[in-house]
Amino acid sequence: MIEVQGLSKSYGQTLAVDDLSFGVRPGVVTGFLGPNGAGKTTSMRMILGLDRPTAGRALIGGRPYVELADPLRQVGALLDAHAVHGGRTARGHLRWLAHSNGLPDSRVDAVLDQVGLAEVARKRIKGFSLGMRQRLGVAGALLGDPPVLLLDEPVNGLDPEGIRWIRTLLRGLAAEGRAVLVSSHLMTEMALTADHLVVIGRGRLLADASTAEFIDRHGRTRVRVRAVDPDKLSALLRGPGSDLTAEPAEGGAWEVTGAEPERIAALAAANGVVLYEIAVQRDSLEEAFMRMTADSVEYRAVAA
Ligand SMILES: Nc1ncnc2c1ncn2[C@@H]1O[C@H](COP(=O)(O)OP(=O)(O)OP(=O)(O)O)[C@@H](O)[C@H]1O
Repeated sequence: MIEVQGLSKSYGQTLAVDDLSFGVRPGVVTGFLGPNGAGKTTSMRMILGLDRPTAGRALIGGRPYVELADPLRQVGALLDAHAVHGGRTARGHLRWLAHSNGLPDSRVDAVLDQVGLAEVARKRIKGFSLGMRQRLGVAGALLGDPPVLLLDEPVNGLDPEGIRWIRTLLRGLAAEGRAVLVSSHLMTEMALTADHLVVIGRGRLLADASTAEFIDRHGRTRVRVRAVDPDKLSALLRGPGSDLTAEPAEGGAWEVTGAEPERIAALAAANGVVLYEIAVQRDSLEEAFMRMTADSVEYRAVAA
C-alpha cells in the first residue's frame, strides 16, 4: 500500500507537484497518468525517498521510504532503465544489488528466469537492447519479492511483444496481491493494463477512479444505427417530435447520444423502420482523457 498525503514539490518557481493525495491499493494495477511535465516522475521519486518533498509525505506500508528497514523487500522500482553500469553482466549487476541489500543469490536466478533473461545472464549490459534493459530493470525491482512496485514509463520504446509482456507481468503481480503503480502517457496501453487511474495535470490531482468509472464519467456513449431505408430513419431521429440527438456518421449510419439502444430499437419498430445495425459505442480511455483534460485549466496551461 502506498499513501500519498498532501505531497508538494517546488523547484524554484516551478511547482512540480501540488498538494497531491492518493492511495495505491494492493491487488490492483494503478495507472499514473498525465501529460509530459505533469509531475509523475517527481512524485515517484518522492515516494522512493530520492527527492525531499516541500510539503506532505508519502508512506509505503505505513512508513516513509527512508525509514524502511529492508527497502528492497518492501518496494521495487523501475525509474530509469539506463541507470545501470554497462560494463557489468546482467547477473553481475543483480548479484551486486542483491548483496548490497542482504538478499540471497537464489533470488538473482529466480528473477532472471521471471523476466526471460536467463539466456543472456552472462552478457554485458552495454550490448543490451532497450527491451532487454527494461527487463533487467524489472528484474531489479522484483529482486526483494516486494509487496509494492513502482514503474515509471516501463513500456517506453518497447516493441508490441515487450509491451504485452510488461502488461501481463504487471497484471500477474497485482493478482498476487501486490500494489502496483505504473506511470504512462500511452492511453491505449493503460486502458488494457490498469484497473484504477490516478490522473494528474500540472502537479495536481485531476481524477482518482477505476478505469471503467473514469471512462463512464468523462467519455460519451453513443448508439450507432443503420436502417434499410435511411430517409425513414433520418426522419424518425431528426424529424419533428423527436427528442433525440443524432448526428450522421460514415457509411450512412447515425450516431445517437442520450438514449438507450432499447428505446431506439422500440421507436424504430413502432414506426416501421427496419434496422440492420444497432451498436453501443463507448469512448476509449484516450477520448475520455482528452474530454476531461480539455475542461481542465491545469492541462491547457501545460499543453500550451
Ligand atoms: N530537478 C528538477 N529541477 C527543476 N525542475 C524540475 C526538476 N525535475 C522536474 N522538474 C520540473 O517539474 C515538472 C514535473 O516534471 P516531471 O518530470 O515530474 O513530470 P512527468 O509527469 O514525469 O513528465 P514526463 O512524462 O515528461 O516524464 C516539470 O515542469 C519539470 O520541468
